[in-house]
Amino acid sequence: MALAAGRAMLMRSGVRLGTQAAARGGNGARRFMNHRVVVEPNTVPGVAVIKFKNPPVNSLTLEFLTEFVICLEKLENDKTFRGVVLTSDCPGIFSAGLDLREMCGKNPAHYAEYWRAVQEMWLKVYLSNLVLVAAINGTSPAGGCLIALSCDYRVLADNPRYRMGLNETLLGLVVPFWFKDTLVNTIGHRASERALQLGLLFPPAEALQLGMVDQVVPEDQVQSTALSVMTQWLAIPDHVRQLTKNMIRKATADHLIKHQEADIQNFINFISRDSIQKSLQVYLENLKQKKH
Ligand SMILES: CCCCCCCCCC/C=C/CC(=O)SCCNC(=O)CCNC(=O)[C@H](O)C(C)(C)COP(=O)(O)OP(=O)(O)OC[C@H]1O[C@@H](n2cnc3c(N)ncnc32)[C@H](O)[C@@H]1OP(=O)(O)O
Repeated sequence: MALAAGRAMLMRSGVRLGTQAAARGGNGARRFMNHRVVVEPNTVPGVAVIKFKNPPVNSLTLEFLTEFVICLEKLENDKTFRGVVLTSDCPGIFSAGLDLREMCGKNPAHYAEYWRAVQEMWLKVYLSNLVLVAAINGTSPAGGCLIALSCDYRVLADNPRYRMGLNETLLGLVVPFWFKDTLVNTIGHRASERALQLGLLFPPAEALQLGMVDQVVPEDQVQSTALSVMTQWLAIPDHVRQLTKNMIRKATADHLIKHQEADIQNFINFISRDSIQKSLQVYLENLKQKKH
């Protein structure tokens, strides 16, 4: 169902599924390639590595979200895969979060379509039957952080330039309740109150201390650590682990599912305000200015 919706979404946004290619890597493994998401089976049996490849900053465009959900769905339906490592192909950036241009200067129908894609991506990641380990090899603000927080385990590169957190208030945005729930479930209520209101982005040592990530390791060991953690998680039989995960996460996901349409409407009303549009434009302009 989600796959069909995703395909329809891709068609609407002009992305041709026929451009997906399958090739054989050096180790003979099959390697699926989309435009923006690359899926590589790994040397660890049953484990795939998804690399975000939406340069320059892996922002979560509608096309990216759609490809990502389709990739995850394919892996879930392929019983040879039990776990996935999520990482980035863009140096120094895991994901810059939601694509600001998707939320700027568009019409309500576009905002509705975009927000539904964000919701569907989160539900797919948060409730995945697969073991998901985030190998965070770069900065990950807002929506990028949400993806990592929705995985089962997080390994972050020990680079003081990398920052992680939900910085929505710094953009003049209110954090959606399900982003908030995901953070609270990870670092607790008090730490979330402070982090969310101040829009804090944490360097690795602080992210570790807060419990926002599970491990901080040298940059060149992020993926190998994620793969060895995966081995530990895969030692547990899938059905008991999946039932346990579902038991823990279901209430949080159900909260959004129950209010999904209202959440879309709230997003449209909020993002369409002149004041919010102005804030986003100024924020984008500032990103440009800092280059000069
Ligand atoms: C009560 C009512 C409730 C209603 C609820 C409403 C809810 C609304 C909430 C909406 C939620 C939003 C969550 C989000 O994810 S918002 C996005 C947050 N992301 C950021 O703040 C990151 C911004 N980017 C950066 O800080 C930096 O770009 C970087 C990631 C640190 C990388 O820095 P670097 O120096 O390497 O690169 P540049 O800054 O030069 O960027 C290169 C180009 O990429 C463009 N860019 C960057 N980030 C984004 C983005 N998120 N979306 C779109 N485009 C982005 C940047 O402008 C440069 O473009 P240019 O080359 O054309 O200038």
